Amino acid sequence: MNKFVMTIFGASGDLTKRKLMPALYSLYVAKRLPEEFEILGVGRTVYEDADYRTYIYSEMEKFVKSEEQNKEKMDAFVGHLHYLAIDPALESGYGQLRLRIEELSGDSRPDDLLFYLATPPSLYGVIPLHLKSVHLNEGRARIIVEKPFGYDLESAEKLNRIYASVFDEHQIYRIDHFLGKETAQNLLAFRFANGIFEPLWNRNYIDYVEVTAVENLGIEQRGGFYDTTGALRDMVQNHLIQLVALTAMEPPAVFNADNFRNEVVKVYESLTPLTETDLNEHIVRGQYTAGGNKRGYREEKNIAPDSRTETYIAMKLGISNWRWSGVPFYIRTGKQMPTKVTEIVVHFRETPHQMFHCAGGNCPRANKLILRLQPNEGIVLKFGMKVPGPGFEVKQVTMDFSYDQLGGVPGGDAYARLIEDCILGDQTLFTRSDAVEASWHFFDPILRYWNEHPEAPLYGYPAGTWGPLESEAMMHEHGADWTNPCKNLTNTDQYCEL
Ligand SMILES: NC(=O)C1=CN([C@@H]2O[C@H](COP(=O)(O)OP(=O)(O)OC[C@H]3O[C@@H](n4cnc5c(N)ncnc54)[C@H](OP(=O)(O)O)[C@@H]3O)[C@@H](O)[C@H]2O)C=CC1
Ligand SMILES: O=C1O[C@H](COP(=O)(O)O)[C@@H](O)[C@H](O)[C@H]1O
Repeated sequence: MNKFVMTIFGASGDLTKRKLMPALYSLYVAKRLPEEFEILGVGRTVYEDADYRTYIYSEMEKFVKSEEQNKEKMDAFVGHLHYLAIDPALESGYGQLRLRIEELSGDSRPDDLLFYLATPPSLYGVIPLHLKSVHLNEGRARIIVEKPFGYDLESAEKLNRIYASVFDEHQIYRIDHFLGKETAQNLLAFRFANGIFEPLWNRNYIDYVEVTAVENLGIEQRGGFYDTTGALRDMVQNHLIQLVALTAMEPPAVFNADNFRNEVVKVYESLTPLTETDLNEHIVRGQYTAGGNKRGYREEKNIAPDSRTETYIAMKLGISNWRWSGVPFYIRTGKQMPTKVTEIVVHFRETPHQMFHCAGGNCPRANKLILRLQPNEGIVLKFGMKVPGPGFEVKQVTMDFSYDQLGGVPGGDAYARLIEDCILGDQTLFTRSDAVEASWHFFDPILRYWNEHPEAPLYGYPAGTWGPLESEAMMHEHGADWTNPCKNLTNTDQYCEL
């Protein structure tokens, strides 16, 4: 028989209930899972199969979009769920795991297997070794491993060595769910399927680039994880730098997994190494304090009362290559900001000479292109136009494409896209081992610097604000300000809580 069996480690956790199960359900409804499949949850929490199904069903009622909920289909979907209570850190349970997988696959040599590691990162190294000990790494087995992949450069290299000793690279899927977002992929189409922007996409026409991924939530129930992780490892080393790569990469001659990932690695390898001045002046870290009715980070559950973990980071980085030399990329991420938004803003150079009057004294000398990944996914171009009437007064206007015009973001959730790609064996949107290491190579000095300089500033910012003022000062050096995402699109009041 040899059915497809997907095993989720960390099946009682936050990611599983909020993202993985809704994604798998949507694939199931769309008939995009293999015809014969079973899903096995693994964790230390004790559930009988029936209890686990009831638990996941009730979580799906919260996390599956209401218009996609269908009792009959949800019942049928949870009927494919099973659960095995073992501690995934201990090899002793893996004999049992193998037997359970054999039973679910209907074959004593199960072969069509997918393992998803949705556990704390401390388990990413041991689980593959234990899988190998019971030969579950063989045949068509694939493994998806969550981020952060490694805690620093050394641990990422070590993890890569472990994975290489258990799996071939084509079996390893290091997931970064930002790459599964429709609008992140659309950035590639926008750049490389259109002739008009690419000739301008370089240091001759672009002044600077901003990448913002901020959230209006705190750390919720993830204190234990977050306090040992922080924003640099949680968001910057993976998600933000991927967005930089999509913005900065060269077009591959042929679009396939290896060519695309080669270009990503080239961007990482071109990141200008950080100097002492950069570490001191071009990186701003912050931690949210109480603000509005929100508690401060140090008051959150499972957070050390004297924690110095950053919940905000802004930094300036450069790319030393022919296309980008001298163009600063400003990136920032933070928890408990005024809104949740992910966007890339490309600032073109100013016109060399201003000859018109400006409406309201505000001269729109430079064009801006805003690529909004979420929410209100879309693309906005800002440019100057003459105000109707006498004289020549110019005002900045927007040309606006929103996915709403197409009935919403097509293709559904990022996790669904990526899980399906993995099932189909397409690694394009997954991070390759060399990319992980190249990225860590760039960011590792920051971690070392913070470690060696405990006195390095960590600025407080009240929850619900845009982060430390020092990050504004960093932009002022370039004569710029951070773009306020709440003012970028026309229908802003839908999501900005200012
Ligand atoms: N949550 C999210 O939104 C996102 C999470 N991720 C990544 O996914 C991974 C999982 O995240 P999340 O679900 O939030 O994590 P959780 O903290 O919810 O942990 C998942 C499960 O792992 C098990 N676990 C926890 N500690 C241990 C331990 N010491 N030994 C063995 N098992 C343990 C627990 O299950 P049990 O006690 O039953 O064994 C827990 O339910 C993380 O690496 C995170 O970076 C990535 C993107 C988003
Ligand atoms: O990976 C993570 O991403 C989420 C933000 O993802 P989004 O798709 O909701 O924008 C972040 O909240 C979390 O801390 C981090 O682990």
